[in-house]
Amino acid sequence: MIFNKPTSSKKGTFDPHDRARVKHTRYGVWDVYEEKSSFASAVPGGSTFEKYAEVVQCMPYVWRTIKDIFSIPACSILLVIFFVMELTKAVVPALALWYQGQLLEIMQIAIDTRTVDKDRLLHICTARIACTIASRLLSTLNARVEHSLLWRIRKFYDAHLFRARARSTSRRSRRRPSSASSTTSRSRPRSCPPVPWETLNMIIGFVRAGMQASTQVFVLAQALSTQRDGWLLAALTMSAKTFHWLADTGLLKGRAQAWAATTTNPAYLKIHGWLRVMNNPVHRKEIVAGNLAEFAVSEYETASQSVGDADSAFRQWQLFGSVRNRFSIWSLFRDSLDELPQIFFTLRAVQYPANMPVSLASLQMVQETTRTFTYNMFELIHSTQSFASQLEQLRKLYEVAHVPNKVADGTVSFPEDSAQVRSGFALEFRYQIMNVSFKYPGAENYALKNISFRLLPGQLCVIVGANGSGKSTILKLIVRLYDPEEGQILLDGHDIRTLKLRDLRQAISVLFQDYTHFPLSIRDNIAIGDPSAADNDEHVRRAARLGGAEGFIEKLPDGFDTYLDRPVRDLYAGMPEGTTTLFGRKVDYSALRLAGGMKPSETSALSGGQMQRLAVARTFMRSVVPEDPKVGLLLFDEPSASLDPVAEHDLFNRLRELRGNKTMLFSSHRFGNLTRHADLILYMNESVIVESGTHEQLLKEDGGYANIWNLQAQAFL
Ligand SMILES: Nc1ncnc2c1ncn2[C@@H]1O[C@H](COP(=O)(O)OP(=O)(O)OP(=O)(O)O)[C@@H](O)[C@H]1O
Repeated sequence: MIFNKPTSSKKGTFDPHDRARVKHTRYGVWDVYEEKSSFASAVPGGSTFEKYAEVVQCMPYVWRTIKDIFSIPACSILLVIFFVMELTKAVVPALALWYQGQLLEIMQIAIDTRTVDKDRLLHICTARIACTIASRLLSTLNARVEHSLLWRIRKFYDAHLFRARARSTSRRSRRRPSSASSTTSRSRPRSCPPVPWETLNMIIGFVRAGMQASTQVFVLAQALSTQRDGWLLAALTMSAKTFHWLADTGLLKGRAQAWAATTTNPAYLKIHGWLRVMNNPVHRKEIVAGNLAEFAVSEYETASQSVGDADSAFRQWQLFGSVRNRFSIWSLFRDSLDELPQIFFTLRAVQYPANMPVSLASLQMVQETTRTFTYNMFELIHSTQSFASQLEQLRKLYEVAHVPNKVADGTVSFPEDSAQVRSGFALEFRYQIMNVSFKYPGAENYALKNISFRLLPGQLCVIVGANGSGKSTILKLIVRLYDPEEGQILLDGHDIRTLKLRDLRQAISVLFQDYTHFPLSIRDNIAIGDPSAADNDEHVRRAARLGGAEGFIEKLPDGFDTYLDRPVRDLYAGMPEGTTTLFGRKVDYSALRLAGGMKPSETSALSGGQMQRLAVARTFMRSVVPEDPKVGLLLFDEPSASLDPVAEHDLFNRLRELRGNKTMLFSSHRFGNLTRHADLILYMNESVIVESGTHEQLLKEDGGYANIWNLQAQAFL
């Protein structure tokens, strides 16, 4: 039962198991966990103050952003221009208002005396038009300045994130923020402005709004100073607007602060599983070849029927939540309050029929100005609230550079000399003090239990065993993707935790079973095996040859320049290729494509075995090239799983020939002749080493290894 789990009282955490703070409700197939209103949110205006407190906490990041932006070439001057123009823009509405007041005064005089001061009218109209033109010009100019600022800032922060992610081993830092141009956990399109700019622009917006409001108040005060009851009218109009705002935003109400929803309904999960299958082209091949269409439809329909309209209960709850938040006692008054200024004005007109307390012109102006003024003020308050989440994104952007790597760096340089590399390293999973045991983070079971073995320099070790027995995990621990919970791993007598990570990983070459290919050219995909020789074309070709990849690469139209997955898609006009326009013209981009020499966007189709040869070539790039003195330990996890028997045989022979004296460790199911040459075979089962020794010794033992060896041998009898 989930509620029996320990609860977290850490500030700022949302723990669904904490019954005191979290309310659990079931809506259809969904379990919803709502945070009960905190004291701050229960007190009117409390949640607003809570937000302001968050804003204050994040202020150092704003200061850092300003300093960073000022350090970008040309940004300081552009920013100053932008700021000055924004402030100038803020004064324009007050000027326009002042001229509007003058115009209304002329109208009032014209009604009262039937005369018009034509020169004054012309002057005011010209000034009013000038205000509009100035406002437009300022907006256009500022849009240009903003554009220049934007791309500089985007470039700076994209580079910041790229560096942070490249250095980090944590998946968390790679996930968030999604890009400098857009933080937040879910990725926003690159077209969104960068978060630092959004934040700075927001602050400039506050200054502008403050300036705009104060100049408007000044002009209004001038206009009202001569009007009896003018201030009263302004206050009434403003209070009506304030009520509107309070009713709509619920600023004074307590609200639920956070909620989370989850579902474990099997039918609902199945529906979404099948929806994903149909939406993802990866599955198409198996759906078609397996003749699964009808089965898929029937599974989907059965699951849909079983769920019924249970899903909609959650949507209703969400909808109701937003409606509920909008309803308040203030909303009952708001519409009638709108009429208050007119009612007041009419009553005063009846009271003083000969002497209107406020001129008609002023009435219009006061109402208009108060409306825009209150609107601006509320916008300002609103944006200070979203400012808190904006600052939160900014904080994440800076924190991403400081997400600590789980594996702590060591201090000892390694190896001491290149002779050590040439002769290979000794490797030991400590077996005298405490053997090595390891659980993956969050896992309950051990992936490795009580492991100990010792490899002398230059020896070949092959790890064999059933799926999930822990073979790959041994390799992962050697390159310190994880650290063992118990025991020590020694490389040439050093605990690998004491070695500088950079040196350790430089001294070891590893080919993982679940290797990936980068969305770069084939040349780059091989070259990154040894960045120091990446420009050496001959070196890259030799690695490709040794990996058995050169032959098929040269047959590709673009050879080594082929992109396995083009990272940039071609762009075409909105109309899809093959459609016919209204005037009967067929949309065909092939001519354009040829004219521009564009290459097709699609991924180059390589077979699984060819992909594996590329991965092996990458390993050869840094490890087995004979004169390369950097690597002294070679790790291979199932390097031949996708290779044909001839390629596998060639690969194993080449590896044995080229490794020289280097220490080599293989994990393999299809070990062929490899184990015959091994100095040590480890046979694993269920996270432990069950048998260890040479091929002959293990055959004599007639245990698990002998059994699988015989099974493999029988297949060829
Ligand atoms: N990232 C991970 N998180 C949690 N558990 C994992 C992770 N990777 C592997 N495991 C678990 O650790 C155990 C050992 O896995 P490992 O990949 O080392 O097995 P293996 O012997 O290499 O298997 P195979 O022969 O199928 O490649 C398995 O039970 C597996 O489920």
